[in-house]
Amino acid sequence: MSKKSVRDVEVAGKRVFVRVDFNVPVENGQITDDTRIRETLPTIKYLVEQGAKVILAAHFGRPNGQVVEELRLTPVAVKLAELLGQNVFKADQSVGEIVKAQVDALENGDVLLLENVRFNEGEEKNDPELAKAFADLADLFVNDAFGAAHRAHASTSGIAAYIPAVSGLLMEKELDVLGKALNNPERPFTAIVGGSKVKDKIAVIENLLNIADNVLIGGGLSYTFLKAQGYEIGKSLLDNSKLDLALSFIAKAKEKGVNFLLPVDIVVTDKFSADANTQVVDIDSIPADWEGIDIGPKTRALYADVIAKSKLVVWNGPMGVFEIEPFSHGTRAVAEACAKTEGYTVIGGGDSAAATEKFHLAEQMNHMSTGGGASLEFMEGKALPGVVALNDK
Ligand SMILES: Nc1ncnc2c1ncn2[C@@H]1O[C@H](COP(=O)(O)OP(=O)(O)O)[C@@H](O)[C@H]1O
Ligand SMILES: O=C(OP(=O)(O)O)[C@H](O)COP(=O)(O)O
Repeated sequence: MSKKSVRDVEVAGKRVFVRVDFNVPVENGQITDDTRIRETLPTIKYLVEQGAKVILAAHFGRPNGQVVEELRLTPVAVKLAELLGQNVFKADQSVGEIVKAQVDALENGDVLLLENVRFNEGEEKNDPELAKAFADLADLFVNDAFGAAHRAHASTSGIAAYIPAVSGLLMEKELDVLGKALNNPERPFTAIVGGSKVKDKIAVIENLLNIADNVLIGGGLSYTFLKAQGYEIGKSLLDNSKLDLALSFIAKAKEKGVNFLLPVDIVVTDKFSADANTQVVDIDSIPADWEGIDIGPKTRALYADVIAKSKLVVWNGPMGVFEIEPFSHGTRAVAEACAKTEGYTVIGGGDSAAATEKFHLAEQMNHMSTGGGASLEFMEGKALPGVVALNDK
């Protein structure tokens, strides 16, 4: 069922509690990637232009209900003010009398950023009292935090029990793009799954077999599938508990007529560093003491060809250890093929997005999702608590 959007309600003069995902990477106090902040600007600007009083709430890291000085949102407030081109007030807490007074002092069109909501013990527990305290600050709840929509927390879900709750423009865009991709896909639809989180991604692959025409497997995931088929995989990443499941997926793909591709050759290494010895081997010749670290050139060409012929490509998880240059060629080849294809490309997952940025190809993708875990859970077909909580249209 579709959810009400911020465009469907009156916001002028209202106090609007906007949950955003400002969980950005920071090194030495500097924000190294401000994508998540930039992506919320349309919602914030819309509310400012409509004359709402904008109260922004966000989490940052995992402080576990304690105040952690390094996890304050102060650098985010500075960056947001710069990107927004207007003053951003910053609160040192996210609930309480001082915050109430700061909210009362807001004029129409003002923006106030609350402190890290996870400094409160009740946030991750979805404590109703905390949710009510957030709700008491505002007349309307707008959830624009797609990246945290898979969390049932006080500021993402609980608050919606007390005041009208609608989606923000980024949330709407993410759900629209990912929803279209999965519910009514343009074909051929190719899903590419890589990375190292075998347990997390196995469930996604199962759902993808129901909807995709081609499923391309790469990265650390591949070896559990190769081992299940009887290949020796040396010291490569393996989840022994998923061998039967991996085999059942190969059988399911055959039954459903899905083109399920695994690497045919791989780059192996004798150690996990840039100065390691490497060689390219076919999958039936992986040396016992070596580790598979990237897809090989034949696989790159095979995958690039499938991607070139696709109308829709959804990619989640790198093809190899792209952080180390000699092992980055497979991930680069897939990113380049996605950049080149005329099909619609959706990149989800923190590391695939980081790789795409690193290769300077992000601009050439159609949609870079702000959600890692959230886009995965969405693709698994799971309901996202931060969305479920919103009012129906
Ligand atoms: N063959 C491999 N062996 C070990 N690790 C791998 C391999 N291929 C990719 N990786 C690692 O997987 C990590 C990303 O995995 P994951 O978190 O599942 O992806 P994402 O964040 O895109 O969802 C990267 O840090 C990458 O180095
Ligand atoms: O960065 C996030 O998740 P992601 O790395 O899966 O995209 C979100 O902000 C959620 O954070 P959390 O995983 O600490 O709940």
